Amino acid sequence: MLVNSLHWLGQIVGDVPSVLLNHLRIDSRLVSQGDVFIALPGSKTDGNLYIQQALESGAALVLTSTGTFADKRVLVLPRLAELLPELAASFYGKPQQHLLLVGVTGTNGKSSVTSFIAQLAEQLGVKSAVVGTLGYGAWQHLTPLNNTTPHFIDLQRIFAEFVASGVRLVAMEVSSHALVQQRVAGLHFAAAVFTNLSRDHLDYHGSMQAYAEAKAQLFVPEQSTLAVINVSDDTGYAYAKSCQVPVYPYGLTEDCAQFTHALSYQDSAPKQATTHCQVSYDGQSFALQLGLLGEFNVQNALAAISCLHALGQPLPLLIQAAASLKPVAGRMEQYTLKTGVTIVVDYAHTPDALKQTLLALRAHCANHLRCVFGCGGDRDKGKRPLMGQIAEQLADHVILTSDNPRTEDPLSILQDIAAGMHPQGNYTLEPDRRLAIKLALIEAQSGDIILVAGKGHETEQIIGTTAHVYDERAYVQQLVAEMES
Ligand SMILES: CC(=O)N[C@H]1[C@@H](OP(=O)(O)OP(=O)(O)OC[C@H]2O[C@@H](n3ccc(=O)[nH]c3=O)[C@H](O)[C@@H]2O)O[C@H](CO)[C@@H](O)[C@@H]1O[C@H](C)C(=O)N[C@@H](C)C(=O)N[C@H](CCC(=O)O)C(=O)O
Ligand SMILES: Nc1ncnc2c1ncn2[C@@H]1O[C@H](COP(=O)(O)OP(=O)(O)OP(=O)(O)O)[C@@H](O)[C@H]1O
Ligand SMILES: N[C@H](CCC[C@H](N)C(=O)O)C(=O)O
Ligand SMILES: [Mg+2]
Repeated sequence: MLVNSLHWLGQIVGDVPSVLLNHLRIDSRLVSQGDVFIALPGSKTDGNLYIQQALESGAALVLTSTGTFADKRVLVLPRLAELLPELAASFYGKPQQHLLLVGVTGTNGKSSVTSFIAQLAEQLGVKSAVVGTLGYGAWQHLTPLNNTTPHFIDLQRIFAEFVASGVRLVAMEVSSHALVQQRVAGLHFAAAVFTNLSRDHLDYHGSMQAYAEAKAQLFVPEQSTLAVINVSDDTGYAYAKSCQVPVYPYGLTEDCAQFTHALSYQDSAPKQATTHCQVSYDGQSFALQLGLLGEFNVQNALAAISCLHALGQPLPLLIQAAASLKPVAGRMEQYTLKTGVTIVVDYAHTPDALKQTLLALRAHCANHLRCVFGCGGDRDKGKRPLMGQIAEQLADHVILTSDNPRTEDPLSILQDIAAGMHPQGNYTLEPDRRLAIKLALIEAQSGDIILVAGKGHETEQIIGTTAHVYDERAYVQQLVAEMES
């Protein structure tokens, strides 16, 4: 555990009490003895309402930007928001100075690309860690997080832990929410990666333009040194054309034609549980073989390869190492039964992700392609009918079921999805997710593939405000074992 004196604060605000401090916390519920509680205003409530609670939990110091307090442990810094990024970095000993930081943004593929970067870097002898949806730490041993991109106060603590354990490279997901909320303020990325932009989170951003502008904030000189951009994506192409930092483009050969030093691919082809393609860079050609399903994973692998190449690693070694890449937990994970039926657990929860996964699986499917999915409650409602339409077009049979309904009526979410499908279409509504998967399995025949989409690695299902234990990967394995016994 880190122990810090107050000298960093003294340099900024003058005399401060001489005590040893433990951690910086922005959530009073996480404060323990010797921590510093930083009271911040928010969208739902205000940290200032919890100052007393933080003190009672043992906070040695409270920082706020407003109010008057008799308690000497509460310091009012009117410029707190402005000072905070530097304060947090100093408190934890400026860990970023010892790390190569890579930020990955985009609607889909962030967790995959960050994991691939860490996996490739490890193979090349660079100790690496990730921060994102599945947690933080070594890519195969992650500690869970509340947010895909934590606040910089928490990130600085995590980075200090990484430095202490000898990590040199950190690949982190940077969500659009985090960019808008300045959760990465004060961080500088040696490389920033853009995967793609498609519909999601319009409940938060309001429009695709605002969503694109949020992501673009990562690709400016104050935030990143260089940009690795998917130019086969329309938004990526536009970013690459106007970017103020050096661009390392990747994508399909035809889309890369007008860019120099692009890492391009063509002839992506599925072969059993692998995907092969030809990759070119500056007149050199390589055969890329991946033990991963889907053309989108070729793009994810190229993003990771291009990023590490831009940071100085040799291309032939990276291409070779890519053959050993492992998928992220809950992404295109296959379970094949003796009956010849395959179930694939995937985290597709956007229209484009659902489309890409169904297209990828169709190429491997000898018989019927079945799809079991739902949409999260209290989130972007506009994507529901779009996902219904895509599933109906690309799968042979669909079972609509609950994802995380949260505080919405589960059945009405399914009806919103069905609104994008033909009323007499080949689909069934079954809100109970366990039952829906079982139904799909009972109906399936040899050569069928069942895509179970949306929950991937998650280990809970949120119904109302209660998180019920539900691990889809474990459930599918259990079902498979039962069917085989
Ligand atoms: C809508 C939203 O994004 N909210 C984020 C935001 O919360 P906020 O500023 O509104 O906080 P608030 O709840 O009003 O509370 C204000 C302050 O009081 C503090 N507080 C609150 C209650 C209490 O008892 N004690 C206390 O100290 C809070 O810690 C906070 O500092 O800032 C918090 C700290 O950074 C985030 O944890 C929180 O994420 C919430 C949990 C969330 O669900 N966010 C989602 C939408 C999100 O950010 N998702 C993206 C991934 C999207 C993707 O996959 O593409 C992510 O990066 O996770
Ligand atoms: N490059 C891609 N293009 C389109 N879809 C993708 C791509 N990569 C992954 N997917 C799909 O998106 C799902 C989520 O992938 P991943 O977890 O890597 O993305 P993410 O951006 O981290 O998602 P989140 O926003 O939830 O953190 C996968 O399960 C797959 O269905
Ligand atoms: N990072 C995604 C997770 C969604 C996963 C899905 N299971 C859901 O609950 O909608 C989001 O914040 O939208
Ligand atoms: Mg993610």
